[in-house]
Amino acid sequence: MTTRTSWADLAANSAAENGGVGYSSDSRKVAGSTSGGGRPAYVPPHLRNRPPSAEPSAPTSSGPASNSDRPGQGGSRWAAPRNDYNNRSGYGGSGVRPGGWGGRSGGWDRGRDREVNPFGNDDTEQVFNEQENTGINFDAYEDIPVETSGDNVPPPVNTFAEIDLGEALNLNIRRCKYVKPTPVQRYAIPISLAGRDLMACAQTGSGKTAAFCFPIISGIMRGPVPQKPLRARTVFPLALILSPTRELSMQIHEEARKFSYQTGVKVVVAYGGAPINQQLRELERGVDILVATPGRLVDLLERARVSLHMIRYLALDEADRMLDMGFEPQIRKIVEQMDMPSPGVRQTMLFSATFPREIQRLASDFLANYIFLAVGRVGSSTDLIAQRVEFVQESDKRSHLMDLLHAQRANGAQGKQALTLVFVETKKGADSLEHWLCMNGFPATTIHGDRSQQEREQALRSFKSGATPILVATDVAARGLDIPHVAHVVNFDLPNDIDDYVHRIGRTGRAGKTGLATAFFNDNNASLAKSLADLMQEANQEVPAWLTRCAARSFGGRNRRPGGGRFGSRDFRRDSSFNRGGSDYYGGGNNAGGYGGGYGANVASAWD
Ligand SMILES: Nc1ncnc2c1ncn2[C@@H]1O[C@H](COP(=O)(O)OP(=O)(O)OP(=O)(O)O)[C@@H](O)[C@H]1O
Repeated sequence: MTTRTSWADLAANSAAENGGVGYSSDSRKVAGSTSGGGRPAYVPPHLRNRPPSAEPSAPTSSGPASNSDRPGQGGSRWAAPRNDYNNRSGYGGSGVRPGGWGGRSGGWDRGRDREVNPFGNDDTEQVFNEQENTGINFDAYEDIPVETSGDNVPPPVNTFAEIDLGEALNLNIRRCKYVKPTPVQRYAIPISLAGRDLMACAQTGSGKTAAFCFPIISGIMRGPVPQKPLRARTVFPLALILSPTRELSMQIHEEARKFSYQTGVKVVVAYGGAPINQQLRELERGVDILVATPGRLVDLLERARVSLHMIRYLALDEADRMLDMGFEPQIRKIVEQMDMPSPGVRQTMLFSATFPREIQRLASDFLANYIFLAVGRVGSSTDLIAQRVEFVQESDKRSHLMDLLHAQRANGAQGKQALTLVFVETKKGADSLEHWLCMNGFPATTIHGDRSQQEREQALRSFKSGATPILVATDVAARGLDIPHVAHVVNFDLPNDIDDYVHRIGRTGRAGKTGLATAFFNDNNASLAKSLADLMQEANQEVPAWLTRCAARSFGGRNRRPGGGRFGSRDFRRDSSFNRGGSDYYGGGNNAGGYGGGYGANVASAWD
């Protein structure tokens, strides 16, 4: 099925999003129940929203949940159409989620473990004038193409009201000021609520986090009651969200906490570089959704402090990165060699803005009868980002950057007060550029893999708040990070891979806002010329004549885009070679090409 949709209603628009919708007096009616007393024990979500008088003695994390205390099921709003999870999981036997969540007070306030309001004041808003960040250009999205493929694809929705996510979650959506679902949310949420596995590709900044969080939270709220095995000190999350970097895991955790506020669903994060004992203590207090980086999770699994036996939902954010050569062994270990239920028993969701065909093929091992969703062309950049490429020799890069920053200081970036994110290739290069910028009167900080986690987090905070409005970063900051006021991304050193470029520039131009991306290009980047020119052309950007000429000479680099760059079928199952391999997913090939050519482009070095 191929349909066309538009961001116009997302556009309907930021003015509406930023005005009028926030906390209503109604929203305060849903207050978490509190109880005094001592140290809280883990209470599974199905028991958390019960009125205090009806509250059973809480089971421990290692004890089985009691089914006998479930509130009545009659008249539940959840008695309405359910996803097919019960049909596939075999969990919980008699367990049907209690009804009436919507009317109950939510939260998991238990003595010392009171749920903190995650919608606390964000001091960055005091530093930045909101107006500075509202350069909206939704016209660019009117014709964004959407493609779905797979069996029996559930129809998309146009509004959040059409999806029965539950009152507590709906309230949080309003608190987040989300007026309408973005295109990826319109399609992905109904697909996931229907219990289907999903491989979803949508442009950077288009709301993928909520697209996988909402169905998970809603599914846990209404899913079968978990019957957790007895195993001392081992916790049994119901959902696992994996992401490639610590900062991204922290961000997903923060988002998921907002979405699940007072729903009774508890989200915990575990990532490397931070003391494990603190994370263990947090886990022991109970976890429904575990957000983690792969390395730390493997550690927790090997210590038998986490079991994946009860996992119902597995989401991989930046899924192509998670399955590339660096991470694949760890991901396979987690997903295939521990005690996680197999595909078809658990529900699996893979999300990214880029999804190379060979990674799709790998990823399909983790999925069962999945739906493929592409919003915009797979791996495309959004038109909201104005892309500029400038030819700059290595030796001139610093002075060129200085010129840009001076101009920006004088005029703002596109008339805005700007946070500027500068990508460089190496950690040493990042430190050295940061030092040089500071020496030259431009407050900067840096984030890269050689800094301690504390330093990384401090750098990000300082950047977000505007205290140091320039962040020099390696690829560790390329994916997923949602920093609201980044107006300019500078590729001081271009990456070798066009998909990395797509993710890097995607740190600006998010959620319907405009942004600017400038790349310094020279002979060293020749292998990127063709794919960069194609990508820019496709995003309606002006491609410099010298880059077009270079691209014409550089045929065959590894970054050649499959299929010549037009939107079309991008589900690898449509690839004829896949079908030759014995699959009967699709009869006949709609082969959009392949990653052709070897590494290294054959280009002349003159850039006339
Ligand atoms: N329905 C919505 N209405 C308004 N804003 C939204 C909506 N959904 C998400 N957002 C906002 O859009 C921004 C980008 O969302 P998110 O970080 O999930 O993007 P993404 O698609 O995961 O991007 P990336 O590919 O870079 O990881 C966030 O600030 C988020 O709060």
